[in-house]
Amino acid sequence: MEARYTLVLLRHGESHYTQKNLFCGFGNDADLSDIGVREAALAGQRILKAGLEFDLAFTSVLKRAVKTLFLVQETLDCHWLPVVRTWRLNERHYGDLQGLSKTETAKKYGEAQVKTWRRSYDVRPPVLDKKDPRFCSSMAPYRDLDPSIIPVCESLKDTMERMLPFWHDEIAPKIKTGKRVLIIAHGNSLRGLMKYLKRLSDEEITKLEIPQAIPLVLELSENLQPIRDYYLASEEEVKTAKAKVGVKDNVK
Ligand SMILES: O=C(O)[C@@H](CO)OP(=O)(O)O
Repeated sequence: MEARYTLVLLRHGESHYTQKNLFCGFGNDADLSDIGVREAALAGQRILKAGLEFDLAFTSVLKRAVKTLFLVQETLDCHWLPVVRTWRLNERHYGDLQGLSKTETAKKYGEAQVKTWRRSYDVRPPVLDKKDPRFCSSMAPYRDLDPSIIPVCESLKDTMERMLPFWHDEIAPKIKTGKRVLIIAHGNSLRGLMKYLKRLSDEEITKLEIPQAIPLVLELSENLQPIRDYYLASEEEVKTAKAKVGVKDNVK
């Protein structure tokens, strides 16, 4: 099958939360760490070296993704690039786990339970109480939304259900008109998109890790089916980057 379109996906660079191995998720507007800033600029260099150009970018409303995009634009010298930010591309909502240490949570509940929360398709983490100060309905990006649609915890399946309408209504039509699209988002919102595009099974998706700040190129058919996908980095670099943030068993 012949590739018709090219789509580039990028997970943001390291944030202060990932640096400390804390559950971050939808409701934490963590900033990039100094390493994350450098990773984002390097992601831009990788795109530049590959000779890829864009007409349109999509990102979440979270600082770590927005800043990663800005740093990529800086490297590509394309500050003019139209950008659409949407909460629908935010990280999945980690419920009551948000802000907790992944290591301490594994000690308390066991590695297997934490792996299920982190990588299963349809198991939800514990719910966040709407009275909890971490519930984000009053935070600026969500103030105008109906509070009933703001998540209090999400499985990957839930994340896909709020993200895919945006893909179908806004992103896919733009790709089909020939716009070269860059999407900068999060580990799990991108895992959800990959599950949908590559038709991965509920079991296969538990093993998919997306490394931070390494551009993932998808060559798509006329119907937006991936024909080839590859990272703009060596196998070794991808493995090291996955090991840094992935679930241990997945990156052996
Ligand atoms: O904490 C989170 O929000 C995500 C990474 O952004 O972590 P995990 O790898 O556990 O899904």
